[in-house]
Amino acid sequence: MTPAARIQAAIEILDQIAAGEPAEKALTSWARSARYAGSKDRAAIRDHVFDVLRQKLSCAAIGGGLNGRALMIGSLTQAGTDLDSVFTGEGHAPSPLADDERPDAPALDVAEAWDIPEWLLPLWQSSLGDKAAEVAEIQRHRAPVFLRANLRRTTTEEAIMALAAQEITAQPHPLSPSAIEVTGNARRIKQAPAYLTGEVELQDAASQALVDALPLADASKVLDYCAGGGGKTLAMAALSSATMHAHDANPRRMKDLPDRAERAGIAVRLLKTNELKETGPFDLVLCDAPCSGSGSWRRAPEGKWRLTPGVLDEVTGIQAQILEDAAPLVVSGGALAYATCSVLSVENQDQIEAFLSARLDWTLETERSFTPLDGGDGFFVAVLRKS
Ligand SMILES: C[S@@+](CC[C@H](N)C(=O)[O-])C[C@H]1O[C@@H](n2cnc3c(N)ncnc32)[C@H](O)[C@@H]1O
Repeated sequence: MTPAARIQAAIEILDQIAAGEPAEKALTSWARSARYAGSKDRAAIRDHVFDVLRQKLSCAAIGGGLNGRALMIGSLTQAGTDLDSVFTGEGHAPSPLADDERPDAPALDVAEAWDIPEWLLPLWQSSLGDKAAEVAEIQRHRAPVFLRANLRRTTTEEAIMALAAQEITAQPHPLSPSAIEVTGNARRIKQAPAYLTGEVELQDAASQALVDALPLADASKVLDYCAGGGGKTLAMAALSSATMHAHDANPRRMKDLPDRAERAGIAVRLLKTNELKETGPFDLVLCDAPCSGSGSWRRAPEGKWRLTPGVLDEVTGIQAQILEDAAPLVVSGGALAYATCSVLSVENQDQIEAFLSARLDWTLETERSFTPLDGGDGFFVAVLRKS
């Protein structure tokens, strides 16, 4: 496919998304209907679609609408692309621009310039203070690709050498001793022997730093209460000899965990909700709670536009309930760690404050916030100690 034909494909996919289709589904449906597209075409089209989704408000303001063509005009304009070289109408390229489609450099308001939903701006600003504009700006761009070296199996340096043999270039990242930033040929990772044999896992660098901040050294029995796919379960197990347990309110989300654990050479016991009490108490319970995802909008930009005040209220209610349900599973003297991939204080510091104000037998041991300005996703982690 020509570069312009890929842009036309992205326009059609963006139209599907505008009609309510989730981005992944729209991309898959398009790929099924376009067997002629190769893997490089699909990757480039995906990049166009996600570039637009990260910058939807500014693209719509500049391009003059929320349909695929207007959004793409806004996106290409922001990237400094000569629109007439793309909108030629030749072959499978988008049709030439009409006069009223030509962007006229509109003045953007703050929500548009930052690509943050208007209703969220006060909360964004109060949560991030003087970093609000910079964090919003970095969320408008692609995230780096990070790997975690499985320190049970390899070292960061050896893993980087093994990747280099596959022409994947990478370097250590200061956020965590296990973190590796991939700087070239990231699309080859899933075929690389180091990945296939469990020496490296795909995991954000701040996610790894969060696990480094947990009191794993004193724990012999650990529960990952919101384990999901088990990214943090595996990262904790790589740093600890504790017996590792994983639970999720939706056990299907843990379906790949046994295979991933085997690949990493790690033993994990999956627990159903009704097995938690009889298996506990635990020295450390990690609650990596469902959240707005506002720290990872570079990777999952649709979440930025799906978040509403109602959804945020609902999610903060679930977070408070998770803390309440998980706290009794911690042994006296043990730790409860609460984490989110959000940068919003209502999901982070406010939750910890509310938890502690209702419980005199708990104290805050450590608290850390990461923003994408640190290199990885935005994350929050607090470690609470039970007396
Ligand atoms: C942020 S994700 C976890 C990601 C995972 N820890 C990882 O590192 O890959 C949050 C998880 O919490 C689960 N969840 C939602 N409500 C829950 C509840 N009340 N109790 C336990 N898990 C819950 C969701 O199913 C989801 O898998």
